[in-house]
Amino acid sequence: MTARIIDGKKLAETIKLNLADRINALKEKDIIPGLTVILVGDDPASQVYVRNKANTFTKLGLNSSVEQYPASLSEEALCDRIRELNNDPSVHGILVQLPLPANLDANKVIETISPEKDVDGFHISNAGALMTGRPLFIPCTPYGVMKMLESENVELRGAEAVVIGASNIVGKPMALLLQKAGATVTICNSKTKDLAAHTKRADILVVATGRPGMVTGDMIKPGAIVIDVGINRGADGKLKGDVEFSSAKNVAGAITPVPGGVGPMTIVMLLVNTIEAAERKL
Ligand SMILES: Nc1nc2c(c(=O)[nH]1)N[C@@H](CN(C=O)c1ccc(C(=O)N[C@@H](CCC(=O)O)C(=O)O)cc1)CN2
Repeated sequence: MTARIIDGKKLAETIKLNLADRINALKEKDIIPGLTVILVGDDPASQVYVRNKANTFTKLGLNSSVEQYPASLSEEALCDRIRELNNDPSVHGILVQLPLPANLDANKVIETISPEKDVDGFHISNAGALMTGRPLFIPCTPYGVMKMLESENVELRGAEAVVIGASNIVGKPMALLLQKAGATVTICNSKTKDLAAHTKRADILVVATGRPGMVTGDMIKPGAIVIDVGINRGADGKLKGDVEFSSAKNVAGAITPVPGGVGPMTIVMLLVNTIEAAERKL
């Protein structure tokens, strides 16, 4: 069996095209959705992601600005700046790129963002709203994965879904979304015993561990849908997922590539969330 490739780049382009009417409707009312991205420190990967986000917005005629600060920025100064942005009506979305330098408390910083502008969906009240089934903003990566599953017409009701990784930004919200859609969800973590026993049961397997190639073909149920959230840069400079693509593609029914899978979907769902934030101001 050779798996179908779930092309995130192509799907992201389709979603962007479909947003044109919503963007135009806002522009007719003199509203241009605006995002401010805050980047602290000089992590090279974060710089790429932030640039890609800003370019995506600019290409569609939306406003985006990137504020870059040195790693020495104090938490107080960062939170003060976020409070200013909370009060700026031209800014619909505020995003603090993660990871933050170790001297900054990411929870405290994120909780300074107004929940109505938290287009990442990471604020504790947005996380709580998602948990109770009434989300204001869905975190972009799991939201993008749900769109990929939808595009593949994957039946989630009654399906066995296994999520490896329990982070606040991917694993936990991913599990909640799958559960809401009717799947039976297992969340595995680095301490899970006999991981393969879980993964081999999965009709839908979402891997978000940050450990390159940790899921191999022999751990996958034949025909399963495999979603690889990992983006790891190898010593050779090439990007690798958390799934060993070469063996997994011979077993899975469908699989996301890295690059060109979940990554582009994360960025387009940020666009969706920011447009929604602007529409709520109508
Ligand atoms: N505030 C946030 N921080 C982080 C998030 C997030 O959603 N909000 N997610 C990740 C990083 N991330 C977005 O910020 C992200 C990572 C990767 C991609 C992407 O398109 N990757 C490309 C490859 C890009 C490359 O060449 O390096 C791909 O997979 O095809 C988009 C967004 C952590 N931080």
